[in-house]
Amino acid sequence: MKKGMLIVIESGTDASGKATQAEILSQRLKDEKIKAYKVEFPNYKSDSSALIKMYLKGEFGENPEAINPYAASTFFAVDRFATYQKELKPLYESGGILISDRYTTSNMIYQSSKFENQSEKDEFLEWLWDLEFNKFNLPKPNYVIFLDIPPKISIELLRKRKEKIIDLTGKDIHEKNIEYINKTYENAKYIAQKYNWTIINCLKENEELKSIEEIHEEIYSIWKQIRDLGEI
Ligand SMILES: Nc1ncnc2c1ncn2[C@@H]1O[C@H](COP(=O)(O)OP(=O)(O)O)[C@@H](O)[C@H]1O
Ligand SMILES: Cc1cn([C@H]2C[C@H](O)[C@@H](COP(=O)(O)OP(=O)(O)O)O2)c(=O)[nH]c1=O
Repeated sequence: MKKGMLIVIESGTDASGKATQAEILSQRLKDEKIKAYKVEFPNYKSDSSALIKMYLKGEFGENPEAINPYAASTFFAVDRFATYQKELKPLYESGGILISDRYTTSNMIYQSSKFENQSEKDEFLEWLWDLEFNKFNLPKPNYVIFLDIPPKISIELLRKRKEKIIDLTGKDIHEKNIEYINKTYENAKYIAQKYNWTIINCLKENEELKSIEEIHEEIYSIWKQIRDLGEI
């Protein structure tokens, strides 16, 4: 049987519409009788996210940049490994299409942004790739769709959204550090280009946010191109 496909919805800012878009796309594909499944990382519902919660709640320190990116990455990588083994493997191996809200690509963005030095950043990115895709043998994304939303807009969306970690009051350590948010967004644009991701500019010409439907139609047109390549 043909292996599945992994399409990642990614961005360099929190509260950028990833969950919304992953849900609408997977639902539309299901309506078309395609075996599509929405998945999300971190997998907060699983015990495998315990160390991620400790990290995001600030138990290792409030400043994300002071927390070792190699260590922090492993928290997220192990959560992915456990979730893949326990929940996703049968779907993927039987030809399903996983639509993933974040993935290894988030470690690439958020953890590599902690490096100032370019060669240290590149060394980290190579290490991470090897850890998650070779050593842990997680599936590599076939396509990464990058939602480009600048922080000044995503911060507004974040205000409206409920926090995802149920016992956290207020924001997580990534969300409350403006310096880290801006730096990570710039790093995300660099990573998106370096790895040739498909970038969706979520702002109109007048700098207002496009509607959920407009962004969905752009994502769906990318899906149609993928489908027409005949890989599925
Ligand atoms: N294009 C958009 N325009 C207006 N509101 C949006 C848009 N996309 C998402 N939202 C809203 O912003 C909030 C964050 O969206 P969500 O999909 O949860 O983001 P993420 O998964 O990136 O954290 C939600 O309340 C959602 O309804
Ligand atoms: C999945 C993942 C997330 N992260 C970061 C991105 C977010 O700042 C934070 C929490 O993820 P998440 O709850 O998905 O953020 P949001 O929905 O607000 O966009 O963890 C990593 O650093 N590495 C990873 O592998």
